[in-house]
Amino acid sequence: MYNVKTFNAISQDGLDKFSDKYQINQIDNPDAYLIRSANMLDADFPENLKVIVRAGAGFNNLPIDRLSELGIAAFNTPGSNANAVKEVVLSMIIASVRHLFPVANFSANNLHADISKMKKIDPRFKGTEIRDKTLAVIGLGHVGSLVANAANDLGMDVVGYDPYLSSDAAWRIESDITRANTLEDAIKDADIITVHVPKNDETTDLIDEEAIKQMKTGVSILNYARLGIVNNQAVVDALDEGKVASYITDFGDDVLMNREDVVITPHIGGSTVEAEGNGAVRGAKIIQRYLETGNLSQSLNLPNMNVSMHSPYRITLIHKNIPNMVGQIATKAADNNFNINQMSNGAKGEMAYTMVDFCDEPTEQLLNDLKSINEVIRVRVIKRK
Ligand SMILES: NC(=O)c1ccc[n+]([C@@H]2O[C@H](COP(=O)([O-])OP(=O)(O)OC[C@H]3O[C@@H](n4cnc5c(N)ncnc54)[C@H](O)[C@@H]3O)[C@@H](O)[C@H]2O)c1
Ligand SMILES: O=C(O)[C@H](O)COP(=O)(O)O
Repeated sequence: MYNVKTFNAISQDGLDKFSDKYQINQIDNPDAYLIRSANMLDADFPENLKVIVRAGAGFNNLPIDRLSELGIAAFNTPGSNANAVKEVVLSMIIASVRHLFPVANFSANNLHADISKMKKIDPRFKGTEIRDKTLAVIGLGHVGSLVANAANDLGMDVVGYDPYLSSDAAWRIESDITRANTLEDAIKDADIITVHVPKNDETTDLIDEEAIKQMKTGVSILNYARLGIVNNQAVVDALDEGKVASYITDFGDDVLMNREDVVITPHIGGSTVEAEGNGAVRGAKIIQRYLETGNLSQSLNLPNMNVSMHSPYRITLIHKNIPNMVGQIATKAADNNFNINQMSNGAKGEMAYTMVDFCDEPTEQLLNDLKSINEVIRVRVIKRK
C-alpha cells in the first residue's frame, strides 16, 4: 500500500485516479505529496517521502535544491491550467479597456442614473476596443503562447518576448506574432503588457520603475504570474503620475488596496473546475508511475527515464552527477553476485538517476553496499506487480 498526503484543495477527479493500492491522507509518513501552492520552502519532509507533485505551473513554493539533496523527486504540471489563465487574462484585458469594473461599480450605486448623464459624469464610460491595440506578452510558455494567439485572433498586434523559448513553445505561436529581442523592444510601444514568466531571481522586479519608464504613457499592465514579478510600489507610483492607466493582478498586496485604477483578483487564474481537474489527474498519474516503476518525465530535479520493467526487481538510485557512478554501482552488483538484466542512467544538472533491473530479489547486503557509495542519496527497491 502506498500513502499520499494532499495539501490545498486537490480535485476529486485526480484523487479518483489513484488505484486501490493507494491511501489518501491516512498516515503521517507518506510516500508522496500532491500539493498546489502550499508554501513548502521551509518545510521538514518525512523520511519516507519519495515524490512531490505540484498540481499546477508555478513551483516557486518548492525548495528544489533541498528536495534533490533528500532524494525526493519533484514535479509540476505545466499547461494543466494554461487555458484557464488565458481566459481570465483575455477577460481582464477587455474589462480594462472598457473600464468595466469602475463602470459596474458606479451603476451598482446609481441604478436610476440616465445613461447619457452618466457618460458626462465620467468620460471613462466610453471605452476603447482591443482590435489594433498592441499587446506585449512577456513569457511565451504554456500560458503566454495561448494568450498571444488568442489576442492575435481577436485582432490585436501582439509582440512576444521570451529569451528562453523552447522549440515546442515556438511551434505553438502563430506566425504573425512579432518576436522582440529585448524586454524594452517588447514593451516600448505596447498599449497593454501582460507577464507570464516563472518567479525566480531573474524575474523578480522584471517590471520595475526602470521598465515602466520605457513604456508608453497610458499603458495597462497585467500580472497573472506571481507576486513580485511586477513591482507593485513602482506601479502605484506610475499610476499616481498618470504614466500607467490601470493595473490588473492576481497577486495583490497592501500598496494596491482601495484604488479604482487597480483590479485585484485573489490568485484565481488557474482556479477552474477543468484546470484543477487536469492538474490533479496528471499529478496522480505522475505519482503512481514514479512509485510503481521508477519511470519519470519532465521532473524538476531528475532526468527523464522511461524503461519498461521486464525483470521482477528494479533498484533506483538518486545520486550526484559525477564520474564513475555507473561503474561503482555495477561493481557493487557484481561483488554481491547479482547479474544485471538492464541498466539505465541519466543526468539533470548536478543530479543523476540510475535504474538497475535484476531477476533476483536484492539482498540487504547489496542495498547497504549501494547506499555506501559516496554521493548516492537514495536507494529504492521496486518489485514488479
Ligand atoms: N495566476 C495563476 O493562477 C497562474 C496559473 C498558472 C501559471 N501561473 C504563473 O505563470 C507562470 C507561467 O506559467 P506557464 O505555464 O506559462 O509556464 P511555462 O514554464 O510554460 O512558461 C514560462 C515561460 O517564461 C519564459 N521565461 C523565463 N524567464 C523569462 C524572462 N526573464 N523573460 C521572458 N520570458 C521568460 C520561459 O522561457 C517560458 O517559455 C508560472 O510560473 C506561474 O508562476 C499563474
Ligand atoms: O502556478 C499555478 O499553477 C497557479 O498559480 C495556480 O496556483 P494554485 O494551484 O494554488 O491555484
